[in-house]
Amino acid sequence: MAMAGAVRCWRLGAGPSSLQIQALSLHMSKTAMGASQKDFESAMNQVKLLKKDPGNEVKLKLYALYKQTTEGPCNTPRPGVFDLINKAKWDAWNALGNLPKETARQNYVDLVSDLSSSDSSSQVKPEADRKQPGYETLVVTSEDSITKIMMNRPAKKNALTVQMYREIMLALEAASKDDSTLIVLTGNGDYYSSGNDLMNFMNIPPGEMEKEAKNGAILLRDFVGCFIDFPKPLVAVINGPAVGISVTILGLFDLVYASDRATFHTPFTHLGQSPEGCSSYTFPKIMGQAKAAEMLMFGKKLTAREACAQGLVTEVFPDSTFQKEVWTRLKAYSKLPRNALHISKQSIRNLEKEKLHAVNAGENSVLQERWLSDECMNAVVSFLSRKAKL
Ligand SMILES: CCCCC/C=C/C(=O)SCCNC(=O)CCNC(=O)[C@H](O)C(C)(C)COP(=O)(O)OP(=O)(O)OC[C@H]1O[C@@H](n2cnc3c(N)ncnc32)[C@H](O)[C@@H]1OP(=O)(O)O
Repeated sequence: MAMAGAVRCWRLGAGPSSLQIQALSLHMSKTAMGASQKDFESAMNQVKLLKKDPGNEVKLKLYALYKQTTEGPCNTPRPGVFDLINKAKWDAWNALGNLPKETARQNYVDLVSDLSSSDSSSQVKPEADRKQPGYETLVVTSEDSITKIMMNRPAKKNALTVQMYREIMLALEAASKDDSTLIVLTGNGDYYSSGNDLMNFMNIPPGEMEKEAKNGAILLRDFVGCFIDFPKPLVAVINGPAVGISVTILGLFDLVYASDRATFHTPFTHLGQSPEGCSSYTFPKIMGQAKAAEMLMFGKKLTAREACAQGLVTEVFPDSTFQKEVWTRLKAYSKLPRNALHISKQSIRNLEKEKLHAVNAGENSVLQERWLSDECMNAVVSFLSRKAKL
């Protein structure tokens, strides 16, 4: 809602200390003989420096007091019934009746002073302060109503260890309950993620293979289950190549933004494995049977633009401007009405939830067998002995 003169430019920068000093001086000025024209002008400038949007109700109040101070009681005709914004502004001004200009000026100055005080106590904290503690393989931050979960093993291309699967589940669980509107999953470094850490298959004593395969299937069921059940919009910010499970679960996200440097690779057959992340169901639905088969069975690696053309990716951005463009977009989306967004997400997902859980269970029991196969073991040994890479 734009209100000329009274409320503009909430995001113009000002150091917290100058805000505090000005708020304090405004508070002091209101005590003695009433607000002067100078106080009023200073308050108008102060409004432009507020970092936090005070909301439409307060903006209307400010607008009304501003008009009353500068023009006196409202004496213009009421805007038409469909001119909603101007009607709301007119109503707010008209509600002040015959309030004297001096009182309106004082009230305006007082209101801005209160807003400035609460604004300066909610200044943006530095990145280090926003980082949520307790994660070793992730960096989790919350800002602008967005919780960002960043996989943080760049030297290993963000390969997913058992600890990382568990931490992602914990971070999702926490994010489902925090006050964020959107949740983002992304990767640190040049890769989004190289998929399952193949070291997860190592150091298993000979007699423990079946038990470990079963544990792996339970972990995978729970991990994918978190994405199926997640109640808020999930956004994947694909900063680089993505492999294996980091690709398959994309079918469970609501938005997938990719750098043009990203690739999408699901080499399950080469690894003696089979699809997971509900991709055996979501991929044919998203891209059609033939394209899904080429990816999931024959391991065709897609470029970001190909993945976008096939509907797996929402939009591709040039790598040089990727972060800036994506985060600008997400910050705008995060201001949408939160409850409406969450209810829409849940309505869409609820239609499929039961089916997705059944697919997840089916895929995992097939994989549990696959992990015990010679084909799978040979592929892992080849990679770890550096005979094979994707
Ligand atoms: C329990 C749940 C199971 C869920 C089922 C999931 C299935 C999948 O996700 S299948 C996909 C598995 N992933 C792979 O097969 C990828 C294997 N990695 C590679 O082929 C390559 O590393 C690469 C193409 C991803 C990158 O190649 P390059 O740019 O040449 O970089 P490096 O190979 O030198 O990698 C640097 C460093 O990172 C280690 N690493 C990378 N990916 C993995 C991985 N997935 N698992 C284990 N380690 C990985 C790599 O070994 C290097 O380590 P150092 O040699 O110690 O530097």
